[in-house]
Amino acid sequence: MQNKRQISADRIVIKVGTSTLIRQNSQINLPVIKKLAYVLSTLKKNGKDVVLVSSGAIGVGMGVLNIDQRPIKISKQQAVAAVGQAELMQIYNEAFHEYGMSVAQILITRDIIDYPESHTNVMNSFQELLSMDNTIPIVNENDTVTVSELDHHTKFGDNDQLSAIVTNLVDADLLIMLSDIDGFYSANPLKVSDATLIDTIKQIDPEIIAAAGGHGTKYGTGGMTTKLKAAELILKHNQQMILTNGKDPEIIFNLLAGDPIGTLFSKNI
Ligand SMILES: Nc1ncnc2c1ncn2[C@@H]1O[C@H](COP(=O)(O)OP(=O)(O)O)[C@@H](O)[C@H]1O
Ligand SMILES: N[C@@H](CCC(=O)OP(=O)(O)O)C(=O)O
Repeated sequence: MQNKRQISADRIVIKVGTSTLIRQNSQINLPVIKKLAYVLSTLKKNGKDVVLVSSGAIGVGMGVLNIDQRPIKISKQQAVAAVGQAELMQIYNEAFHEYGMSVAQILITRDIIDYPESHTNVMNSFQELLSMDNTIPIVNENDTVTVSELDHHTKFGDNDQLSAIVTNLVDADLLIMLSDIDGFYSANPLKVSDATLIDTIKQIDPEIIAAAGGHGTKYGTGGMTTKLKAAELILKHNQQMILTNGKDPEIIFNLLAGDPIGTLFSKNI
């Protein structure tokens, strides 16, 4: 049995990817969402500050509109995301209400860090929301305005880096990234059968970058490349990130208790 990790986190950002929220048959994974609501509500009631960064707008929108393949055209993706986001928040709203929590929708773009006024406004909103007892902020990228062709030099659809930006912004201690895989492996396990799980990563060096392959399901977008970019941001700010499987969100309790699950990205190991 491996040693326990030293995890001390009062303010936590949890990022959940589309591949965790949507099943392969395009159905929303309601049990996961309900469990997520239970776990995050419990943490909040126990005095933790909690922010959820949730993908899934496009995935949920595809289900609502009965579309089987993610559209190629950006404007179509934006339209699907706009439909899905409303549905997704309704589902979260119901799930969190079961535990006496309200949800707050925050739609932002990654370039808020480049615009001091936007940066301050977003930070102020977060501080107010985090000071409320029964409210969980749920963040997604503002898919309607985030297009690379626009003046904003961002690329459409990457909540991995967005979640790291949010973690920096609210000065959280820990980012928990929930995906469809147990952690970061020596190679993409979908392609390399004997790939091994890496327990801890102190820095994102070329060897680690070379181990990152593409995305897993038809719903996932960034794969490990964007998760490593997120980890780089986290390490730069001396914060910690754990990448793990989101199929049972109760794993978050174990992570916070220091159980060596998934991959921990931290300078101080
Ligand atoms: N080195 C690696 N370790 C683990 N997973 C990897 C690696 N390289 C590529 N992957 C792929 O990344 C996928 C997760 O990313 P993605 O599909 O974007 O999910 P999410 O929706 O959670 O963001 C995994 O299913 C896996 O196939
Ligand atoms: N903002 C978009 C995309 C997001 C995205 O980064 O997806 P994922 O790789 O599943 O975390 C959505 O909600 O569908």
